[in-house]
Amino acid sequence: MTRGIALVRRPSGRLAEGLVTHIERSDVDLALARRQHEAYRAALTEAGWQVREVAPADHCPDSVFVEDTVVVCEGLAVITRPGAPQRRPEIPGTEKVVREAGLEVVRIEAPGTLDGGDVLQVDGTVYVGRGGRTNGEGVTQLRNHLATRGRTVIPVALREVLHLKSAVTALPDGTLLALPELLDTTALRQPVRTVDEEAGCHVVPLGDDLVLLAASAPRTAALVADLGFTPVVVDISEYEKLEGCVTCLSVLIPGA
Ligand SMILES: CN(C)C(=N)NCCC[C@H](N)C(=O)O
Repeated sequence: MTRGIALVRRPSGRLAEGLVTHIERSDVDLALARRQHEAYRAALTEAGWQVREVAPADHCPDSVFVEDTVVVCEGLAVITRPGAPQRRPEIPGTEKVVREAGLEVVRIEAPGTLDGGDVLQVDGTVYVGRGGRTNGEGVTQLRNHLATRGRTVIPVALREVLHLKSAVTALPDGTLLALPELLDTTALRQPVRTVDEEAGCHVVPLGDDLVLLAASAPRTAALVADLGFTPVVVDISEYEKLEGCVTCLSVLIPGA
């Protein structure tokens, strides 16, 4: 039994040159990052996902954060136009794989910008973060594309944080885990549980009661377990040094 496809992209040899915006730059251990990525892929496989790799892009330091290049919703792949121009060469590799997977492909076009990390899908609602990377035109284009799938798109203002999913994600029951100081929570329709560690608002529901989260969020792992879910914990320290989190390293395509 497979739950669907999990797109991933192995880290570039230039990973350490990845962008940092809201944190101080610190040294990235590439060998450790590669081992952590292997363990991340293994966690997805173990949870029942068929891992499919986008070809590595060594010239793109941030390409491991594959989530930012595509938004997938009910058989539709919206190829993004990342807000950071230096990340746009990541796009063709992702597009090739989603086409091969048989998804319908549409695009965010200039002057629109949209990063997949700014898009959080919860039931029929799609929240889109308005911070540094996604602009109003990008939100409008996404809204038009996802209207074909009956989705409602709601913009959410971000504060000092890179992406919407750096500040809020959803548990399998649709409740949200968030750090309220990082975003305008009045836009959110689902109940919000406040966490007390930044990595705690980054979770990926893997199906059934499984919830993927980072080793740097031990109190949230305990909360998740206390709520009756099963935490799947991975160490992604080298990606966190580049403002990455567990969501950014994959794109889950259920049923594919
Ligand atoms: C939810 N998040 C955080 C993401 N989807 N992406 C992280 C990208 C990090 C990269 N260094 C950058 O600055 O683009």
